[in-house]
Amino acid sequence: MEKNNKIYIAGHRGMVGGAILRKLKAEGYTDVITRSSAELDLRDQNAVNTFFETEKPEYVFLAAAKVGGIHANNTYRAEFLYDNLMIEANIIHSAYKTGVKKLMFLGSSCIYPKLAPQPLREDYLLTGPLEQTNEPYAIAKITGIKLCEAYRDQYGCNFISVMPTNLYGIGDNYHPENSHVLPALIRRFHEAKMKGDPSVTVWGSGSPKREFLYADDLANACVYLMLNYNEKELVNIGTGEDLTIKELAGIVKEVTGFEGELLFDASKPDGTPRKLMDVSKLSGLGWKYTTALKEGIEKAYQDFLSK
Ligand SMILES: NC(=O)C1=CN([C@@H]2O[C@H](COP(=O)(O)OP(=O)(O)OC[C@H]3O[C@@H](n4cnc5c(N)ncnc54)[C@H](OP(=O)(O)O)[C@@H]3O)[C@@H](O)[C@H]2O)C=CC1
Ligand SMILES: C[C@H]1O[C@H](OP(=O)(O)OP(=O)(O)OC[C@H]2O[C@@H](n3cnc4c(=O)[nH]c(N)nc43)[C@H](O)[C@@H]2O)[C@@H](O)[C@@H](O)C1=O
Repeated sequence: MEKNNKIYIAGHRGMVGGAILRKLKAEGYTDVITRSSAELDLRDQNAVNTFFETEKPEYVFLAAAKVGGIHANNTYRAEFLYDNLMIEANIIHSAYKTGVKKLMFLGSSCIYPKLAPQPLREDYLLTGPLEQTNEPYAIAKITGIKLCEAYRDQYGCNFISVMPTNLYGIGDNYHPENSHVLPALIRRFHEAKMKGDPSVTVWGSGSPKREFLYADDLANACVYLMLNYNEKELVNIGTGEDLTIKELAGIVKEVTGFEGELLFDASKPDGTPRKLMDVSKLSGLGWKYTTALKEGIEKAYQDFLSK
């Protein structure tokens, strides 16, 4: 990928696509093209075909998707399956047809079996049943991986798949119900502090463990792998370190300055008990994250306050 190549970021208005755009601009890439969903609905096969035939991007970051936390995944099951299947099938097929030199597909750590051994190695894919709350999303993401593999096997396309762990950062979705845990807690603790509430309620038991990566670090990894990785096998992107949701809530409490009590709502789902990424492949390729969790949460809180 040269500085003057034509690069398409699908999903540039999102947290991840936005971070990839910042990284490419900072690195001096001069021909990055983008479309909002209002300009180009990636579920529309004809529109996607026409876009690729007209623009002929040489490199593609596929960071557009229907995304959300445990509640959104579990509630909007049809959209999480349909939208994600359509988006990735349309882009990957058009990329093949128009001779894209390289494409990166972004999956998610939820593609691994719910009770897979920890840490999650790339070869645990399709070795057991999925977590029920996000099965539709996971099935769509697994299909994206298989599309990349199949177009590589049959047509020699250099399409690679990366599996990010749970992400957070600038431009996150702070919706009270549909967001992921970190932006949800930032909002809830902040609002409780402002209102002087005596307590904040965290969903589930607090015992599930999660790993969190700052979105700008993920973007650095994506650009690094776009430049340095050309194999069929997927690559995990994470920190290799996790903590309980209760511990996470303690950090958010400290960063936001909320001084009340923590309560847990056991009627809300816990989801997968643990999903810690095995990042040895990524480390072997020469990449490591830089933003410590507390530092990243401080930056994310400033982002939330700036809205
Ligand atoms: N956030 C996380 O914790 C994780 C995210 N990922 C993956 O990273 C990628 C990006 O996620 P993230 O940035 O958090 O998500 P966001 O929700 O922040 O952004 C998603 C983007 O996708 C675009 N999009 C959605 N539907 C369509 C559509 N029908 N047509 C065109 N564009 C569409 C949206 O465009 P617009 O704004 O123009 O509507 C939006 O900018 C996804 O593939 C996700 O699965 C993986 C692991 C964890
Ligand atoms: C990235 C990933 O994101 C989702 O999976 P998830 O890891 O379960 O993500 P989550 O961030 O929503 O929850 C993590 C944990 O945190 C607990 N939790 C506490 N309080 C809140 C809360 O207020 N909101 C949310 N959302 N969760 C909360 C919650 O009960 C759970 O135990 C899938 O979309 C999946 O498809 C996917 O890819």
